[in-house]
Amino acid sequence: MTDTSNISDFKSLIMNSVSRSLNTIFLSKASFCQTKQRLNPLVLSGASGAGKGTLYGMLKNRNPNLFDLSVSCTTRKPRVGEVHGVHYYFMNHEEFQKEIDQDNFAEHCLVHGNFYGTLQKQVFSFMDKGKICVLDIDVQGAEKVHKKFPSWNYVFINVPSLKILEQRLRGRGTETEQQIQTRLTNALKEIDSKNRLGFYHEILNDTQEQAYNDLTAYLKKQYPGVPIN
Ligand SMILES: Nc1ncnc2c1ncn2[C@@H]1O[C@H](COP(=O)(O)OP(=O)(O)OP(=O)(O)O)[C@@H](O)[C@H]1O
Repeated sequence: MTDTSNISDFKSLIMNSVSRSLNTIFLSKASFCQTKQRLNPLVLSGASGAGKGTLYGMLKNRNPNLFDLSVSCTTRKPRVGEVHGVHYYFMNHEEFQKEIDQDNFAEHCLVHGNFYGTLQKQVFSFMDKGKICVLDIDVQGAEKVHKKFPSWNYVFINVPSLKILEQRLRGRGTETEQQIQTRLTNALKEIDSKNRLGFYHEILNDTQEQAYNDLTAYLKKQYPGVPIN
């Protein structure tokens, strides 16, 4: 009798201690998850040369642990110096098609025979880490993303004039004359589409510091309680 009762005491001691340990694990996991706030991604659009990369660079420099740029997938071949996972995720057509079939892209498009797209799981993995994922995509791409995720934040970087855009493109020195002309024509289309869609918050990139201040003022409203420098 005494033996059996000792065994049962021992069993309940073990069970209580296991249950306490499990509670501690679950509770600490729950409080850990609560501290990781999921922040909506930021979609940046604007004409080529409007300053998206410049403003993202400033955000990243001043808030290195908060912002991260989403890396797109593409079926085009890597150019010299391009690194898989840094510049793009390079895929073959079959791999890309499989992701399309499984509805895994936030947006994707076909340009000159090559696919480009943003994988949802990549964006979600940044969100799980408490980061603001930045998508640098054109207005057509943003329109598709907006259909799926209307609560994300959409910012259009605009320029004071086409003349200034042209000066900036020329100053950057990365485009041929033909490419500059194509970008200027496309800029008008981007601005037209942005006006038609109406879901963008617009930032005028006149001087860099003023544009940065306007952008962060908007972001502070969209992400209350998140320190943004
Ligand atoms: N406020 C500004 N005043 C003057 N020059 C600027 C300003 N903002 C950006 N620039 C310059 O304009 C050029 C284009 O900017 P940037 O490369 O950031 O454009 P982008 O929108 O990222 O273009 P793309 O879509 O082609 O990558 C760069 O040389 C950049 O240094």
